[in-house]
Amino acid sequence: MVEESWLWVLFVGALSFSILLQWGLNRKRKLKLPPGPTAWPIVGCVFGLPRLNPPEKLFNKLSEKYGELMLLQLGSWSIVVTSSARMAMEILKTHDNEFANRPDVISSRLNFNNTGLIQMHSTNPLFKRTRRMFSAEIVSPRKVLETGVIRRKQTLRTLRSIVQDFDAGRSVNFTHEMKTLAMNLSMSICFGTDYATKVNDEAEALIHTYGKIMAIWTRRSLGAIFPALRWLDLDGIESGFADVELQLRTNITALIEKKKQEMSMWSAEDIQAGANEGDVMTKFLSMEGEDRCSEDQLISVVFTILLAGTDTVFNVVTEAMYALLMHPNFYHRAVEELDAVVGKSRLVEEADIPKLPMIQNIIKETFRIKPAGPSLVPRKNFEACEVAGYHIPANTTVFVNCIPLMRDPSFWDSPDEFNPDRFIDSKVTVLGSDFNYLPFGYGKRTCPGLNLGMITVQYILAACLQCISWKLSRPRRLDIETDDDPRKVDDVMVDGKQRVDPALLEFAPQPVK
Ligand code: HEM
Repeated sequence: MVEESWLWVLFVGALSFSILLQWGLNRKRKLKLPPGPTAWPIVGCVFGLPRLNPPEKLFNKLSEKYGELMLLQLGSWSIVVTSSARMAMEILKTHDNEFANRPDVISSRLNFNNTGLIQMHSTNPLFKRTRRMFSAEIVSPRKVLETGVIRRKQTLRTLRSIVQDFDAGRSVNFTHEMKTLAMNLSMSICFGTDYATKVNDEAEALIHTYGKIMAIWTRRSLGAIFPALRWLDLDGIESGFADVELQLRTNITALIEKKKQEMSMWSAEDIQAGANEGDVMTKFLSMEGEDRCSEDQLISVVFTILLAGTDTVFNVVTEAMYALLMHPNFYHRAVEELDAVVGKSRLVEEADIPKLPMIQNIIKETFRIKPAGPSLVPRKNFEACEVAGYHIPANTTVFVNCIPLMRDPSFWDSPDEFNPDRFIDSKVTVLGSDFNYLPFGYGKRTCPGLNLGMITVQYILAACLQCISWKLSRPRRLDIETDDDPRKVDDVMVDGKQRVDPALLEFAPQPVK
């Protein structure tokens, strides 16, 4: 016991000495670090920061004082925050290669032996192959076209259930419905439509674990600020992640086994009749030779799709619908456009989207005013480098905070207003090359799911508007334009009635064109 406490004192002493030494050296060398709150040895600026949650709220407040590039030293964790288009361009374009890695935050342990694309460093030998596989087999234009049938089936299923509630005089929680739909879409893209929730017990178990992960993810972690204390797990986050990692592995393995069994029973006629819906697992389990995936890779691909493609989709559709209900002028114009282009005798299809500029602009404006991720996924540099004349130490975590640049008054007119018309004849695209608009990020780690994400949110919104007349059943507590907490999702409660022939909501497959 006595020996243990001596070891502990020695360890803390050595750590403090090395941090003080580094602090002294930095001062001596007079490295020009980005401005930021005063950082003291060991604790950094942890105790001097305003108590604001989520992090973007804190970043916005601090950047008013420290500017477009600032350094926050939290314990031994160096964080750089950019909050202008100019600095976003420095990180994502000029220094893209240096900052293409991911910080080792605790959540990155859900990485299944370094096979998870989102958490992977770009220096990982698997990185290029995984991104290529992802782009070719999951989100390529051809694949997106093939999986249109899945989106149609699941969207109609959701709309039918909503209409039943309205017919029975019940209000509907739109947020909840869209969350379930987005999860069912992710599950169906991975395994096929029979793997949606309420239909499949294994899928239900996975969704339950996913909910637990999200709950831990949003908690503050002491171990991130003081990595030397991680082993103590004072806030229980380490053990929480270890538990969910195990559960995830068990849940996803059970689904993969079920899929294998299902595939082993397919006859040539079944396949001809469409048993293979173009889902990811059928494809990945059929790969041979060098392309064959390890068990970890299969688990990771399912988790990546769930993690990257669920909350992003449901948040955008929910916020778009809410914005329309608060702005009836745009709502009516979108419905008029749908009636003129599609009519009421058939259902809107994904192929109609290019002829529906209102729907496109509503989605673009929702990305701007309420982005799915207020900051891009954080990045990290392994080597020290210089950005805009400032020294950025090695192993710094970089947050590209998108809200200030997507509401920059020098670039956007009336930036706090929801106005889809700003995109009429605008040259700004979702590809991010303007750096004042980064809904899918930019550079080496840009979102590979852009095509899939875009068509999914546009199609769901168009189908919702065409099939049902909506109205808010009670006001929301948050306001999309003035609320500055970009992560808070307040449920949207709605009433409504069907506006197309009920028979149209029955699923009828469309041929892939
Ligand atoms: C509207 C829906 C979506 C939005 C707004 C969105 C947005 C984003 C953003 C902002 C990033 C970070 C980019 C960066 O750091 O530069 C990202 C990364 C990513 N997204 Fe999406 N996304 C969406 C849908 C999807 C879908 C459907 C998938 C796949 C099924 C997907 C897969 C990914 C992956 C794998 C990454 C990490 C890439 C990497 O680290 O290399 N996303 N997404």
